[in-house]
Amino acid sequence: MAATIYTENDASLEPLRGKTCAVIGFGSQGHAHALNLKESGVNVVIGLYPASKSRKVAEERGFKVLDTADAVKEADVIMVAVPDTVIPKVYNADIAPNLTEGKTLLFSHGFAVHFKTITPPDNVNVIMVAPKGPGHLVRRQYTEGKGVPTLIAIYQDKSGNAKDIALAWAKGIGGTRGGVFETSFKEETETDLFGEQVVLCGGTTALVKAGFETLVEAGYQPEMAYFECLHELKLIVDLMFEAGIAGMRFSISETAEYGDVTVGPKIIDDHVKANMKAQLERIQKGEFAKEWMDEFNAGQPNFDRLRKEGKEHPIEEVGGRLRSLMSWVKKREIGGSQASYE
Ligand SMILES: NC(=O)C1=CN([C@@H]2O[C@H](COP(=O)(O)OP(=O)(O)OC[C@H]3O[C@@H](n4cnc5c(N)ncnc54)[C@H](OP(=O)(O)O)[C@@H]3O)[C@@H](O)[C@H]2O)C=CC1
Ligand SMILES: CC(=O)[C@](C)(O)C(=O)O
Repeated sequence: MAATIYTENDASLEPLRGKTCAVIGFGSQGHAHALNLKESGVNVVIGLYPASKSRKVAEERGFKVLDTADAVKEADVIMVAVPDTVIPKVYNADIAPNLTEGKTLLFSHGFAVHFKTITPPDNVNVIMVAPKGPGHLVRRQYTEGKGVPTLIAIYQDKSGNAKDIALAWAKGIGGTRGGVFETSFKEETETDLFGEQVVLCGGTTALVKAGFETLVEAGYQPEMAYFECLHELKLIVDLMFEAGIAGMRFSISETAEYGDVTVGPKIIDDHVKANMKAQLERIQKGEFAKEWMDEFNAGQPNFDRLRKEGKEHPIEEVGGRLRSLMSWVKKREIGGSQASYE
């Protein structure tokens, strides 16, 4: 049976009227939810730790910024928008002690609740409002009158209207413009981790870099490799975004389409599919979550090394140089403490 899609007329901001909504963290997701809700007429305060680099940014955007514990005390709905690895520390120190009956705890990813790095009390609502997109685009699309499709999930409904609160928040961030789907913390967490590791970020960047390296190692100009393997990828994906795979294939040449349908399955073959299934199992068993929390708690030495190697990949130099020539490439909006991307 097709999932129910909630759109603008299926949700009301009423459950948030007269309420105080605290967004803990002002980064990629936090800044987007806070700004969008505020512009939707919702009363939003920001919770941050005293030394946070995000304080200044949030205050410059017109928000009342409180220490996290004070924001939780003041709020009716509390969005936890700090990194998943930091949630246990922030939750135990600043959130849990101030979570009184009747409040609502809101997440934009189910990692902490699903893998039980925190255990919410049974006297509050626990819900999820998870846009299926990066925070900066959740913000950008809202400002353009559009909205990123958004998932909602109800882990605990103490008040009896937890779903209405989730739908109101989704409406406030523009999610009902793109369509809101109800899921579970388990389904959102496992599919999101799978998607970002195997298809979207991990899989795609590995494919792009492998293609770039293959062309450059064969003696082609790096600029050609960049345009072919990265820049044009957006244009192809835009077509799929707008009209599906068939729609994209309608637009490309028959030569390209023949190459697509004959060569694609040889690149992403059964061996790759088996790797995908193995990674999904690791996620489902909690092995990835344990690895990530252990890495973070050890000071993230491997993560930092791999991040550095990624930034030093030749595709980044070529891409930065070429993007600077393209006036229409948007500078990423500064959200929270995040540094400029270019
Ligand atoms: N990035 C995305 O697009 C998406 C993220 N999510 C989820 O959203 C949540 C937040 O992730 P994301 O927005 O990427 O995080 P970011 O890293 O972009 O931002 C984290 C924010 O939390 C603040 N922060 C860090 N430590 C504390 C603390 N101890 N107390 C209060 N604030 C703190 C940071 O401040 P400072 O920088 O000053 O330290 C920063 O403002 C996660 O659960 C993530 O899985 C879900 C969907 C997409
Ligand atoms: C944007 C998004 O939803 C991701 C890729 O899953 C994330 O940043 O966590």
